[in-house]
Amino acid sequence: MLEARDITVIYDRRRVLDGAGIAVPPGTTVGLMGPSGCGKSTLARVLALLQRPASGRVAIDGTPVHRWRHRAPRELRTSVALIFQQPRLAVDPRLTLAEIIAEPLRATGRPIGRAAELAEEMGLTPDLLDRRPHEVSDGQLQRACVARALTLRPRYLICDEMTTMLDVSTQAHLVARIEAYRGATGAGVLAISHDRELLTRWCQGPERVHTWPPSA
Ligand SMILES: Nc1ncnc2c1ncn2[C@@H]1O[C@H](COP(=O)(O)OP(=O)(O)OP(=O)(O)O)[C@@H](O)[C@H]1O
Repeated sequence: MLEARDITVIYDRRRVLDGAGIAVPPGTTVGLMGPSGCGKSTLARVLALLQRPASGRVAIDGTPVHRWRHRAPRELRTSVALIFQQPRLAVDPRLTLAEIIAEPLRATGRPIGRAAELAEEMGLTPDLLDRRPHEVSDGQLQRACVARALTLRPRYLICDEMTTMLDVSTQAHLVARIEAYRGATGAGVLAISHDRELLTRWCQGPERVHTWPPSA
């Protein structure tokens, strides 16, 4: 279970999250929706260990998190992957798509063969893999980001508005790919979106879609 409890985050003395929590069981897709600015992305970053909350607890499969960012143990850091809304802000523009996908494998000293397999599964042809971000579409770049997120076989995936601004067929392909990964590995998925219909379909029913904050 990926779990956050009583999370408080303060920006410039403004309390953006105040006692927030969510639980993502393994093998399940949980949806999270809420108005713009309510702190969904902030919660996503806390869960992905990219941002330390002012207070609160995060636990990954029962292991409590005490340190965030580069100070968090690698085993915990790599067990949660975050896919961002805007792929162009999430990649190094100097790298080719092939290099972007292989980045986590190189950084952790693992063989990069898995990157090519994932690229193929994401429908990225070899000519696309040789291009840099400015030479591909948003949808193609987001496919590369999804492949990159899966390289280290995370136990939890957080998709933060992953398909916003993409066409319907790219959206369906990315969601299907994430769901196939979940089915094959038993990973837990947190899907964040403004689109209730998308989340209801993705989570296979409205009961797993949380509206946050609960009073909204
Ligand atoms: N690093 C930061 N410093 C200061 N304020 C921030 C920072 N990051 C986010 N905020 C503010 O915190 C609030 C919550 O932002 P966040 O991106 O978490 O919301 P969100 O629910 O994901 O919004 P959206 O649905 O529009 O993406 C917003 O008012 C935002 O301006």
